Amino acid sequence: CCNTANERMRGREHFLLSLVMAGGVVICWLVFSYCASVSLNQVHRQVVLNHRLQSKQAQLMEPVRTDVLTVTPWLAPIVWEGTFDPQVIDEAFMSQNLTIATTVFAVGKYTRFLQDFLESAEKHFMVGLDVHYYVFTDRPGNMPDNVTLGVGRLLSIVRVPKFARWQEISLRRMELIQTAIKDHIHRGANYIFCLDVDMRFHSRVGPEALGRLVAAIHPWFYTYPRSQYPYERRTISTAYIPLDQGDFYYQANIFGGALEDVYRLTKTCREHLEVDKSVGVEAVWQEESHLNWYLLRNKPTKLLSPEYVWDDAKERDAKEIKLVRFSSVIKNKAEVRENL
Ligand SMILES: CC(=O)N[C@H]1[C@@H](OP(=O)(O)OP(=O)(O)OC[C@H]2O[C@@H](n3ccc(=O)[nH]c3=O)[C@H](O)[C@@H]2O)O[C@H](CO)[C@H](O)[C@@H]1O
Ligand SMILES: [Mn+2]
Repeated sequence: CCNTANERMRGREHFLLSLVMAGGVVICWLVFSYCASVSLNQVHRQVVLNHRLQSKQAQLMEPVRTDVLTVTPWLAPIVWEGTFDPQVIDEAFMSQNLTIATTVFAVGKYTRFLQDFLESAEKHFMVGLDVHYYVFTDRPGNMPDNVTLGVGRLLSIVRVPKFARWQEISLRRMELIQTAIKDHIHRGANYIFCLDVDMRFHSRVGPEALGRLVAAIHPWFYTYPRSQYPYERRTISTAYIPLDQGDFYYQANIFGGALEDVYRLTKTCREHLEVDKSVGVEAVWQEESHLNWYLLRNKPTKLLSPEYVWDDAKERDAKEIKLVRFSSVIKNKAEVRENL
């Protein structure tokens, strides 16, 4: 009698256990698919307009810019003045509740650039969207205290060590950004932009600049043949690019995109910088050389024209530049850098 009763009991236990396990699997699957759909929906949505918007009709036979390339051979748009309607772009992005993480390093004497950088960013950078600045610095006491941030805009300080050489301060950014994305930024942002601090905004840099992987074309080399781009040409470096390869020369002063894509970029560049270091090589333009290597293999999904990385040391008389949005300020390198 007891045997069969025992067996029945064990059978019921097995049944209950299987039920619990099956339930667990179903719950896990539901949670996973919910999270996956959320993370996919968070960014890269199609353009959806909620209101009737009076915008100019696009004319297929009347290209808006005939003087410059507005799309790459891999069909990524190149953003120039005239190629987008700011109202349509704003309308499409404002309702999505996006947060743009923005990293900027101000190490050593470079804290002096923060005031103008932040003040001009408040006027022109992603206005109307939530922006979370992450200021990486070794001198939190030197932060400007009179910059007023707009509604929805936050600033956090990330303490970093000061490396002895300016080259290292610059190139270590890849590692520090990668770590920061993993440790905290990924929780509170949809997109990230990584910017130099010795820069000033002059005009709109808005959601037209958002994309999965975004890079800007350097203002000094865009008329050059690729064999003359200042890529790393020594085969011993992981940033090596042969003379017959290359799309554009990108400037490292601004790059960005979705968190996942920028995480992968910074991780690869960091690893390559470490490999180079282990064999005693430093690429000709440090992390910029590695960025260019990465973007040759992993094509950006959106390119920013040199309007988005001008240089104050360069004349503004080029007729293709209808306006300068963001530019490097002229600095006394001997004075601000630790070594030269
Ligand atoms: C024209 C030119 O020379 N361009 C190169 C130079 O750009 P840049 O002259 O723009 O380099 P930079 O001196 O602005 O350094 C890059 C960024 O690193 C941070 N920083 C740097 C030094 C420092 O002491 N404290 C500090 O905070 C800061 O955010 C700065 O904006 O160097 C870069 C980084 O290697 C790239 O190779 C550029 O191609
Ligand atoms: Mn700079």
